[in-house]
Amino acid sequence: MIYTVTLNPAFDMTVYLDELVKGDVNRSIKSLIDIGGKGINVSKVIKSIGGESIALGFLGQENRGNFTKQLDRLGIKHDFIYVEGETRTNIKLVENKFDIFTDINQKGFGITIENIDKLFEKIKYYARQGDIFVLSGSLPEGADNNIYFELIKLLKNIGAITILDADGEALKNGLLAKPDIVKPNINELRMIMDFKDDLNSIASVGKELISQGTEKAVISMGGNGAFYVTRDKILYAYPERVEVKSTVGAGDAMVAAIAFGESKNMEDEEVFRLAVSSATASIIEEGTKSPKLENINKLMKKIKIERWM
Ligand SMILES: Nc1ncnc2c1ncn2[C@@H]1O[C@H](COP(=O)(O)OP(=O)(O)O)[C@@H](O)[C@H]1O
Ligand SMILES: O=P(O)(O)OC[C@H]1O[C@](O)(COP(=O)(O)O)[C@@H](O)[C@@H]1O
Repeated sequence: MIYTVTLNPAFDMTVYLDELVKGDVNRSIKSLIDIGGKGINVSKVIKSIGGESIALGFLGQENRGNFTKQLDRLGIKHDFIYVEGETRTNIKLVENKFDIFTDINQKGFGITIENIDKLFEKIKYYARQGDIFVLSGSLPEGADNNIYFELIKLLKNIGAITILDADGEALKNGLLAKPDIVKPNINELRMIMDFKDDLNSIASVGKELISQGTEKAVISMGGNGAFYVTRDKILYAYPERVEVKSTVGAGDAMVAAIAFGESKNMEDEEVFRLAVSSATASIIEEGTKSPKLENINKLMKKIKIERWM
């Protein structure tokens, strides 16, 4: 089974404007709200590509009904720990005039030691050898920067496969526990490592991640494509030019496809093609909507992947 663990989920409010004028009253053209947060999006996309997952993590007690109603509507199984306060709302601004995408992610609820203990208990209860656990997103206040490190250690001992998508100290510390797969975007990578801007330097950083003990590293670079790095090869995917409606959730769509591909024992190149196709199909949808399977399938035939090394 695939499990997603989201410690800090969110409602994503996407607001479409012509242009944001700072310090003035701005009126939106339209806005929409989707359930989001990294692991939640992963569960949504797994569902779209025909897989099953169980979403775990924390949800705010105060607005839990709105959130779980959406999960149920999408047919996503879930078993959250409800904590005091409400699940945050993140603002995603899209300025149509310039194609500028701006995210304002809030801090969200705080959690207690008891909440964290419950999470570890729940994960111990579910985890079996061969299960896939996706650990992703920012940490709520009260969670130690070592939490992904601890969870990866626990899951590896059980024999589960771990996929990490985090940033800052949580990513840096999490990597020390040697997750099986890591999916940083270029900005997340820059927070923890020094490297030049050219593709060869970025590919070398991928190799460095592998030499530190991670089995596979997928480095996403937004409109510049992505690298897929393993012990014996580096693949590069060219970006596909599409009409971008919202970039939110592109990385999560990639992680979803990677988890799905691992669960089906797909070959590296096939997983990577599915990952890039899913990410590209997600940016042509508005808000934090999942990609459509028919678009993923069309893109699978178009995405250009080459062996870099
Ligand atoms: N503007 C874009 N044009 C084409 N492809 C894109 C664009 N933005 C994202 N993608 C695709 O989605 C993948 C993930 O996007 P990225 O922005 O790097 O992830 P994240 O959401 O984690 O920041 C990229 O590697 C690329 O394949
Ligand atoms: O937990 P964080 O780092 O604040 O990120 C949460 C945000 O990231 C998202 O999961 C999107 O992530 P990606 O664009 O990296 O795929 C949004 O749904 C959510 O608002």
